[in-house]
Amino acid sequence: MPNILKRIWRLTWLAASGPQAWIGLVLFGTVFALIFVELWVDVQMIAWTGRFYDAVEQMDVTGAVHELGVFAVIVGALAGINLTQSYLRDWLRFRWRARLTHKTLDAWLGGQAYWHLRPGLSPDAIDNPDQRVAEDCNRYVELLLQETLDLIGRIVGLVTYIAILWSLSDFVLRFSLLGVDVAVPRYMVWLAFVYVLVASFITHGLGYPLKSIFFRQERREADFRHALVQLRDNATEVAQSGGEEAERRRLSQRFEAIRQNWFRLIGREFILGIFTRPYWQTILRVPLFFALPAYFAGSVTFGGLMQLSSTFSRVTTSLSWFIFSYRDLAEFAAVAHRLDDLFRMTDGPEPMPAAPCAIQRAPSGDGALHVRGLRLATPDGRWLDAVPDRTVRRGDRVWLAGDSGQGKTTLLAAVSGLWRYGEGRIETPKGRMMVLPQRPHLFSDGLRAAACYPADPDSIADDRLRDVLDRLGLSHRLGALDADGEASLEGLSLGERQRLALARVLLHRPDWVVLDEATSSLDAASEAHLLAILRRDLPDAAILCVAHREPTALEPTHIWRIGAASLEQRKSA
Ligand SMILES: Nc1ncnc2c1ncn2[C@@H]1O[C@H](COP(=O)(O)OP(=O)(O)OP(=O)(O)O)[C@@H](O)[C@H]1O
Repeated sequence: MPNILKRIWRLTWLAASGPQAWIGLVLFGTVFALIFVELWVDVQMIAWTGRFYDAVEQMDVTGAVHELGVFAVIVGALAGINLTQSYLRDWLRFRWRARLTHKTLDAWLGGQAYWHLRPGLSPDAIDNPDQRVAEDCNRYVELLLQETLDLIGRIVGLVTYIAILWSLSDFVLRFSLLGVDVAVPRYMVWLAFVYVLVASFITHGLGYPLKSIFFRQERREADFRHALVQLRDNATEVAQSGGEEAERRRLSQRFEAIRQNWFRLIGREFILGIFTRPYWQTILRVPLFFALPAYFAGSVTFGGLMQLSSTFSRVTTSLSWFIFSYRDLAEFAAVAHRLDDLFRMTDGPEPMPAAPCAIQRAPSGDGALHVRGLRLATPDGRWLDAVPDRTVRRGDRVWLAGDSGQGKTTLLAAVSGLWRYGEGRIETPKGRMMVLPQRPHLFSDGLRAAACYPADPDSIADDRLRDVLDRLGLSHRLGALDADGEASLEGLSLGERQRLALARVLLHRPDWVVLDEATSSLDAASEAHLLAILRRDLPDAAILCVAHREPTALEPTHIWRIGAASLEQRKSA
């Protein structure tokens, strides 16, 4: 329990703090104040109940008609308060959701947690982070406001209603138990507490597994959505390999997991409902029966009986908040757990326990990249062959060679600061580094954004962009430069994607260019042409090129061969 409260406190602080936090607090304060106004109007309704039924009992037509007018005013006021409260509450909900979402994005993107927390790279790998950012933030704030405002309203209401019930039930219940005469003064008040206490215990006993079932349900729903996104991302490969059946199997398996947990969920809700539904039905009627002895004894009038009954219902409804909110509270706890986990794990992702994490990093003193005594390991603790020592200076063009699986990509990840498993020393120079992978990913914001990535497309002059794309052999796509979204990228071949990625290098002119088989899909003549452009346009940049064939057009100044048969060769001084 204290853990859940700590989680809720941390997340709520994140959502409610920050610049212009006062707007959120004013909104919360107003909604809070409206709870009191609503309560005051409701108390008028209780008083009205007594007056109206007394008028009915006394056949006082004028009095009853007058009370009907009062009733209309009270109901109108309640509707106005409710409407204002719900508008302000929704406004506040979005404010806090926005703040929590931005904080979640900061945690996810900052420190490159989105890279480190992938399955296989950290024991803390997070399942479906996209759902946590998009949905959990929304649901958390929704449930937070719903439950806290409800709870506050109930507590304030409870105090008021108990006071009224106390003053109304100033009569004694007398009965005989095992020959002993028992007298319970103000028995309606005590009865309300006993009634709800017993019901709360039963509710918790029946509903406690709900939190973990909700947790599992959210994960499985997200897994299913993720599988559908994967199908969309790999549509061509699936279609060409006739993978529809395999996809259906994969999707059906994930859906089956949803189904199984869903039935666990509704089964548990059913069991809980067996108790809470009848309880909800009786809570409004039973008070009348409890108060009947007092009525028959002549201690209260008919109006007083109705007043007593409606106050008792209000007290027990307020006290029963826990029972009626059990399902939502269980969901709230599950969402808070998931979101808080994300913050905890992104705050310094744990390394894999079996893998050594002894790579020392330091800024280079002479503007060159130095790799000394480096030996990389996989996350499961397998050592790769030692990497030969190497210094790479600005203007160097290095062919990084080695057999498949020897660790070239891993070395580049270590050099760029991502890979942490291994030992040795890497001194990295200042300056901008750009890494181009074999399959450049293009986001769906369109051709212009893809070419300018990661810069803002508006920051790059149109003429310059067109000139670069033209020189890289993409002039035939220039017509789609400003077309919307994914359509402008549709049908780009892998070779064209690689050209587009090279355009990013020419536009950004980094000091360090790393090409990880980034031209492997081009024919030899095109590859030579593009590498020559790169070499001429960026004469001062250091270029590290991973390729299985020697990139002769780059005129490498060094070969850095890694793997078992590593043999460092110096081609030219
Ligand atoms: N996340 C990971 N978990 C486990 N093993 C990994 C992981 N990443 C890389 N490896 C292993 O590390 C070794 C080096 O992989 P790497 O991708 O660096 O090789 P490479 O030389 O770039 O290969 P290729 O030329 O085929 O691209 C491989 O045996 C690979 O299976």
